[in-house]
Amino acid sequence: MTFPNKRIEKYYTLYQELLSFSGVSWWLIDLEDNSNVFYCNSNMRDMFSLDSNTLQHSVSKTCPIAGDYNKNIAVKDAHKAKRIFEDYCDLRLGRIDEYHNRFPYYDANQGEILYFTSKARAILRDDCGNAQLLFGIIERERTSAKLFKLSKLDALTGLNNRREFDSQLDFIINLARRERQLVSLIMCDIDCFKAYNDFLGHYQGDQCLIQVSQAIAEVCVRSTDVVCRYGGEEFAIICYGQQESVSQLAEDIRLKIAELGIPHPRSKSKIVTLSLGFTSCIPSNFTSAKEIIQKADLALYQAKTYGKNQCVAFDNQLVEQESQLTQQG
Ligand SMILES: Nc1nc2c(ncn2[C@@H]2O[C@H](COP(=O)(O)OP(=O)(O)OP(=O)(O)O)[C@@H](O)[C@H]2O)c(=O)[nH]1
Repeated sequence: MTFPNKRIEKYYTLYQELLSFSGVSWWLIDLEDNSNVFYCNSNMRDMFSLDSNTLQHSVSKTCPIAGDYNKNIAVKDAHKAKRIFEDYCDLRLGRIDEYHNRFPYYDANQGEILYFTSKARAILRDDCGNAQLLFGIIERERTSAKLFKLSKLDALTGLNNRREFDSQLDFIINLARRERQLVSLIMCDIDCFKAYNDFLGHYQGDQCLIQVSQAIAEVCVRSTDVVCRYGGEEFAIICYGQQESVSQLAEDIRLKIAELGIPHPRSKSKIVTLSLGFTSCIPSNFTSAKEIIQKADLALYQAKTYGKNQCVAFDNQLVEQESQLTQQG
């Protein structure tokens, strides 16, 4: 074994002796030597399929938490990734003594998402309190995988819930900004749903929501489409890098719901229909999730006022019309 300096050799050998229990995984980073290299024991190498021929691994490329999480579908969670990164920075700067995280990891060999807890401490610090040597332990969580997945889903429809929508939209906007790709948002709302509920009851209303959700999910087949229940009888679809027109996808969804032919005794068309508003952009540094939602919402509002059961694209003229109406009002 070759170590770049005596300090790493000393601590690596020490932990190798002290923590040789089966199943314990640990890592070391010497920030003064190279903050982009971590050393770990064989348990950790096996667990994350790291190169077993070397003790040195790249933080930015192969670290299961900090490594290129854009490629790791499990950590497609902008909020979580940000929190983990902030903890790491706080630890380095001496603002906290240790961190304790949970993180999901996509295991390509098993083809499933595994869950881990991660704890780390600064073993050595300089006079200003900045960490010099970091040490961490990673443990596999065995029971939380299902719970973690469930916490992202809406209980009634099984679609992604609102919290997951917020997280995915942030993540996809950031990704699209970096990759100069299109991000689109379609907002859909069931027409006259209050009348449906009032006339047929809430149980029937729930069944209708389930049917509509399934139908929307069936139309949005691309692996990058994220279908969510935005709230109540409103659904949102986030699309990344849509090549064909998003207006076609919106129209396909509208048609699919109409084709279901769910009877609606209190609507003009006598069936359940959907109104949709959508917007697309290649995000700039100033594009926010809030702005994209507002645009798609405004287009949806127009679809409602134009007579429902239709798709409307966001257009800047809608903003002008809206502000004129507000002034007149
Ligand atoms: N059954 C059921 N109803 C829900 C649920 N969430 C929201 N709703 C109902 O959805 C209805 C939405 O009504 P409104 O916001 O007035 O909209 P609308 O009647 O669809 O009118 P338009 O949007 O203009 O077509 C309300 O009656 C809510 O009670 C749910 O989980 N289950």
